[in-house]
Amino acid sequence: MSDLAALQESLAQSDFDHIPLIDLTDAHSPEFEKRKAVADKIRNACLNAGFFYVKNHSVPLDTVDETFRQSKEFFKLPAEVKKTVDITKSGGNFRGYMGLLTENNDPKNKGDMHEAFNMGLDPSIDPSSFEDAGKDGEIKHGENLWPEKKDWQGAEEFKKANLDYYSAVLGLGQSLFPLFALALNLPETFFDDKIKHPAAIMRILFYPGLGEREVDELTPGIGAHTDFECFTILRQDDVPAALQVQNRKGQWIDAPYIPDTFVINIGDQFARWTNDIFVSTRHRVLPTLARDRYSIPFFFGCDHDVPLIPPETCITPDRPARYDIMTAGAYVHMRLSDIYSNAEKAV
Ligand SMILES: O=C(O)CCC(=O)C(=O)O
Ligand SMILES: [Fe+2]
Repeated sequence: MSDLAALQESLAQSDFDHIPLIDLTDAHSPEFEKRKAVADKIRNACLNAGFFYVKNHSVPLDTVDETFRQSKEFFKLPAEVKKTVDITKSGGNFRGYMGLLTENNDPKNKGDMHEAFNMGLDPSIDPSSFEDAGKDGEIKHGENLWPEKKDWQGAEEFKKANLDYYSAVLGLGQSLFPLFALALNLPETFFDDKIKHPAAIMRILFYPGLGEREVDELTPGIGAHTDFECFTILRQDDVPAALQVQNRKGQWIDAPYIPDTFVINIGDQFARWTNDIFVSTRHRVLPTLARDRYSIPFFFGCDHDVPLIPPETCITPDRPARYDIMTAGAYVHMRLSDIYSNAEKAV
């Protein structure tokens, strides 16, 4: 058995009952031992809960606050303005607005009680990425759908806030890969050539507060699911009793708001790539009762043309490769096409 598989097995003996908080202060220390100490904590989190919080990250609080402010303005707009950027206008590239119940993360439910606006890497952030935009059947780089000033006075501020947030969190995501590499007993540079033009999707989400309305169990905030990309960098607001994570015993563990932190969770792409050494854990958002909730998940996949071949540290004779090799872009496209079929039906 590999070292990593053995460690995973021993960690699994005591199932997780909380989500660890990891301080990133030393993540880029000039001293290797300090970087490695952070990576060791990340390894334990990725092999067990699949979830961790980070504090002392690089993303300015002002950038986050401004995106939440703009998100509130956007979702307040009349439906006809939001429909000008409806996802059905994005040519199958998963960008734009999705109304209540158009997405359904758990097939046994009716739909998810949130609205969303999706965006990907914008040409203005990294023009060179668009030289190799990706193939049909892969998640592709392409134009975002932005509201226009003629429809909404605040359109430009909205775009600017989101792009600033996207750039800052893209940087945070890229800076985590050397730590993930160390966590997998690989050289720190292992992922460098695989995350040059990531087709990351950022979403702003709005969960309307239900107040006195009766809760329908079949329309949760977001149904139980795993994420698709390598990992998700999630910013929550302070609405209580929302995000929960399921441990192996099937218990739902709260992932409460912690000021100025991000929740990072491993997604299916990383689980597949690491031959299930990293675990992708189910989570859900309960219906929000007291008041409206806003959150910002950022789904960080690697470059679309990278084949998901497990590194040698994740394979042993008694744990051979479990999955067929697919490119990262084809894998995410396949998963997104499934989940967004509700939105397509709503055309
Ligand atoms: O809104 C949240 O807290 C979680 C969102 C989520 O799990 C997702 O968008 O995949
Ligand atoms: Fe999720």
